[in-house]
Amino acid sequence: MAQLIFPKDFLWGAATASYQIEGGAADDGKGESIWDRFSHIPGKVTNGDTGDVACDHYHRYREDVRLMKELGLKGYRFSISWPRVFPNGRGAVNPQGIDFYNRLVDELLANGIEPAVTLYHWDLPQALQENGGWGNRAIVDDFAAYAAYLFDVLGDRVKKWITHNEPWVVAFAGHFQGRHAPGLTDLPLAVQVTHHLILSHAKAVQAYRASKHGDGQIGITLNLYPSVPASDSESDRAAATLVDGHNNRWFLDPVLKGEYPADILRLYQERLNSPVIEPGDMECIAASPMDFLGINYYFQKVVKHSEVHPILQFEEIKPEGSEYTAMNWEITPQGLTDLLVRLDRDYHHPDLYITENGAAFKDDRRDGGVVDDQDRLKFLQQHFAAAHRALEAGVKLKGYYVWSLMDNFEWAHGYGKRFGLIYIDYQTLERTWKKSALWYREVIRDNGL
Ligand SMILES: CO[C@H](O)c1c[n+]2c([nH]1)[C@H](O)[C@@H](O)[C@H](O)[C@H]2CO
Repeated sequence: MAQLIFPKDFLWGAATASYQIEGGAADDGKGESIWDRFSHIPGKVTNGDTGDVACDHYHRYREDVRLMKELGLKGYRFSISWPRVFPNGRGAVNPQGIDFYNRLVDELLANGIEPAVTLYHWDLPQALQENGGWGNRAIVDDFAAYAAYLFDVLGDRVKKWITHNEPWVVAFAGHFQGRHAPGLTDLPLAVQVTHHLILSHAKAVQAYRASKHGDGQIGITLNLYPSVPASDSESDRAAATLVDGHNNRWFLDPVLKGEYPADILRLYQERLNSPVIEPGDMECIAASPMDFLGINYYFQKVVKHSEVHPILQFEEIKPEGSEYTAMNWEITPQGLTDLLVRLDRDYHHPDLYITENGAAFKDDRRDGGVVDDQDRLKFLQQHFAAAHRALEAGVKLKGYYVWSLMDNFEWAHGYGKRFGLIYIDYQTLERTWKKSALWYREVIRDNGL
């Protein structure tokens, strides 16, 4: 019998993303994405792995929806490959591309699973990157047109939309750190990209409200972290405030309050002359309130002052004595409770969804025909309990999408990092249940743990 019972209509789900699971990278008219290009550059991805085949979900989606049904999922969060629908990013639609997503949505609904669609999860059409990609303000209208098309075609059946997945990662991992596509290392550009992403989110929200199927819910997904000072020193506390601003408030404030946080805006504009904000931009952002905030939570950050960068004067540390996942991420379930309560308090009680939470572990043990991933089961148990503590504190948490439904292409780490509830053998593409999936099925059945 479950001890921790969740609200009656709590939405238990799992999440994936197009480039990480679909494969079919050049099938049926799909255009090239920046991740197709980036993953084929030698040295960018561990083992030279690419998303050419991935989990071959493009061809095996019916089998995967069957697995979701057996799991008892209430919802499934997935992303649409922009270049599969618009091979050149704009202009002609690829009929076989949109047909795939129509079939996927219909298969989910036929199995009683609510689709939640992420419009953008990092696989930009390469053709748009040739024009400067997210660094070129023209992308804002391209994204709004792409979104409006999908609202029109899928909006009669899809009632939960996420404009962007983790704009921080798109901007800083892709345009400053260089470890993600398009592999640029230009901090002022990265900050300008954040503005174009946030502005495009607002334009997409407005397009949704104007669409004939705009009666659902739309939000954004942010990767958020509690930012904890490594010591009580003034410099470490200042570093933690900077990380909270750079990682969290820079995105939360515009999409939930309609303005950038003054401290970070001043820092960026004085030191980077970025972003350029055109007249009307902030009014557009402020006039586009969303219905929910999606949160990707994996760990909290412990931060100390550092001169390692002249502007981003912080360094994350790895506390001794903690448990870590295969990504070397500290396991901090209480950080999830703290984050949810803070968001509820500081942003006026928004509807919240955990749109990603999960962990990579080695998954190298079997128990009969099942992968024995007790470490992932424990991780999820701890984080579900942490979410329950936030619910008891009055947070309007509406659902939880575990990352991920299946093992998949973990970006620059390739296939060596496994986050799935379902194990993928990349030689045979066979799907195998893990113990965490069997356990999750009971949590969903009992609506609690
Ligand atoms: C610090 O974790 C980030 O918030 C984060 C973790 N993750 C993500 N964002 C992405 O949204 C997924 O595509 C990744 O596969 C997943 C696992 O790495």
